[in-house]
Amino acid sequence: MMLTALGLMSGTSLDGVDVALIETDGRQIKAFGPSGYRPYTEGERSLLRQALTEAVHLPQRDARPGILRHAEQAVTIAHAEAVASFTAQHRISCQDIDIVGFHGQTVLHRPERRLTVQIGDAGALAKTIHIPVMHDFRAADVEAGGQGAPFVPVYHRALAQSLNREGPIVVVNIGGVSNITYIDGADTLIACDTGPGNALIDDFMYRHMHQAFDTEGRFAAQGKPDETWIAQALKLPFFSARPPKSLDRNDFAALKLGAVAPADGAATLTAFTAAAIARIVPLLPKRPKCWIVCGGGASNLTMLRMLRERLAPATVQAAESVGWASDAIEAQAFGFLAARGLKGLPLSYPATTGVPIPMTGGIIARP
Ligand SMILES: Nc1ncnc2c1ncn2[C@@H]1O[C@H](COP(=O)(O)OP(=O)(O)OP(=O)(O)O)[C@@H](O)[C@H]1O
Ligand SMILES: CC(=O)N[C@H]1[C@@H]2OC[C@@H](O2)[C@@H](O)[C@@H]1O[C@H](C)C(=O)O
Repeated sequence: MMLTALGLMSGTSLDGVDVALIETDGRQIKAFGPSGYRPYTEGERSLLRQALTEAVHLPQRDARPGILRHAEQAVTIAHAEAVASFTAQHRISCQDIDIVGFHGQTVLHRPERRLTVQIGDAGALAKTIHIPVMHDFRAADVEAGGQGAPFVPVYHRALAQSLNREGPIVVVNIGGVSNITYIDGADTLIACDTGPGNALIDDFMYRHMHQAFDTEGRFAAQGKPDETWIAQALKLPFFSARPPKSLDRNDFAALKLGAVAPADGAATLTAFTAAAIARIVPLLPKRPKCWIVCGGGASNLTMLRMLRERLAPATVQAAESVGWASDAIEAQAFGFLAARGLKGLPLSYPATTGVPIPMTGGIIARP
């Protein structure tokens, strides 16, 4: 049975809420609906940054001490507003949507402690929008000993099937953190986080240039990457570890560049993200033939150039150029995952999160 699912994603970049409608049976994509975006205000973003700092001390998944309670309310309200303006704009009634896939905002990811925390009150959201809401996608996986991330690989596979290309294909998502899905035919699905995405660049731009990000990578294009610094940073054990593996947004926040010209700093961090993605190649079964880049990093032209240099002779294409809506993919994925969760289909596998057996997941909150 086909379902109309609405996916809601608030990623590690802390930029805002992505919304996307998808028609799917959880296996195939029947049709893409419209997508939308509700940016966080400066105040909300700063609240989320504080929540990330405080979340480091969280003992368990459902604890919400201090600022985390306020941050959770803000996340829930922002998502309710995102749904209200999306449905109003596209004249969609709540009865037309079978299920909402609500990722929430990750504030802490420590799979080695069997802990991953996404804030957002699904019960309150379901009551406000009058639609059943699936949430807590990562919890069962982490409890079973999995990495709890990445979760988009099953959706990347469904997208890649529509391309009818010879593999291996890698879909790389460059959000706050970067993650890849390696697809080779119908059966081989391997995935992991590869290292930083835009988070280090964004934090650097915020500190040095008072800008949220490096638009199209224009600032990094003026600088020169410090290859010695990059080679040193790539010696961290995470990069030589085999997949599956995952990261917390702030796992590399302690890496310091030293006194560099701002443009060189931006160039070095952009090249570091590209080099960390390329570092996965020797850890994959075969050399990928083509790479498709999605997420906000696909709009960074310097990043795309650096990826092409490091991944040649494989081809590197932005997702838009193969007809995918790059910025909507993660929201679509959580709509797709909600449909899979409703049907009891696996969301994660031993080769995507390291979970012992394929696992379904997600919990439903009803209006
Ligand atoms: N025009 C642009 N030029 C350069 N970078 C951009 C542009 N637009 C967005 N970005 C980058 O993409 C980031 C947002 O990416 P995205 O929306 O994929 O993140 P996310 O949803 O938080 O991701 P994830 O959950 O995968 O970590 C921004 O913070 C910025 O660094
Ligand atoms: C714990 C968590 O929220 N991880 C995010 C983060 O952002 C990118 C990368 O790290 C990925 O592993 C994951 O998000 C995507 C949506 C995923 O689960 O596939």
